[in-house]
Amino acid sequence: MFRSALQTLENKWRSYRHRFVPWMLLNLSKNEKTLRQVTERCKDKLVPDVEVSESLLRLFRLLILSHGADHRHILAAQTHLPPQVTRGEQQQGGSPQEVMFQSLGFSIDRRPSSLPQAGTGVFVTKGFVPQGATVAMYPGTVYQPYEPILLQSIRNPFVFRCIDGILVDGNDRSISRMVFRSCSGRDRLGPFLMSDTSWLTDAPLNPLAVGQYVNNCSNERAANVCYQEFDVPDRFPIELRQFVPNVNYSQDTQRPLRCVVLVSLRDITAGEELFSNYYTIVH
Ligand SMILES: C[S@@+](CC[C@H](N)C(=O)[O-])C[C@H]1O[C@@H](n2cnc3c(N)ncnc32)[C@H](O)[C@@H]1O
Repeated sequence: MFRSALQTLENKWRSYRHRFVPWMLLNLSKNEKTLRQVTERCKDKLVPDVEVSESLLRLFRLLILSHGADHRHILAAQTHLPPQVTRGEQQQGGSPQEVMFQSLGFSIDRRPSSLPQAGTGVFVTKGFVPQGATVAMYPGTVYQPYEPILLQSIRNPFVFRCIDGILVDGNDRSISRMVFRSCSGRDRLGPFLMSDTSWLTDAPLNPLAVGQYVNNCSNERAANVCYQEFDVPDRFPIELRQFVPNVNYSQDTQRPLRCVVLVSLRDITAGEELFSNYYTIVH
């Protein structure tokens, strides 16, 4: 009886066509004047998956090289980087933000939002973001439409909904945090971590993994990024998966891992805050 009531409630959520579950919409509904609808999955691609993949690979390769000699031999053996690239990048090191700037030409970080009472936001802190760049990732546990998330979603404004009903819980606190850490530990393959748990801290190893803190646009502050769904391809190098800030709630090797990235809608300069549209796609 109780289970069927829960299931009915969950099904009701999933019938909404918004990016976040209703808890968040209740918070924002006072300000929001334009509700737009996500209709077709094919419209959710501003840039091809291959470009997203290339950006992630470029950053992750540099991150692994900057993390120390332990990883470099694995990288050299498995990703066949040209020796001169490997030699050059070994000397770079630096903080994840610095590595991001070197590989993508910009860096981002969390700061108090420029909007009053909007808490934390995400800013471009250095460099220049061209239109169509992969600017951030939405970290979190990935739930298939039939998997239970009711408890995790209560008073949780970080549950993002994909067009096909898959949910990503990007909350870095309480039960959501425990679930992510548990699933990440479960999926470890010998020496290889299959996901990154450092987004749960103040200093993520993958500096892109702060997309859950991007605030909603308004009439005054237009969206400059949009969400784009990206399934991690099978051929994605195993040693680079340690930087992927997502994990499946259930262990299922048949299913590609869903990631959500944020892509720039226009050129963005240093100092600007990122704003997305919580309600639908904006291209
Ligand atoms: C996914 S979180 C974004 C991160 C949030 N700013 C924080 O510090 O945790 C969504 C919450 O941020 C706040 N928020 C997002 N956009 C906002 C806006 N344009 N104006 C006011 N609050 C906003 C709302 O409280 C919303 O529930």
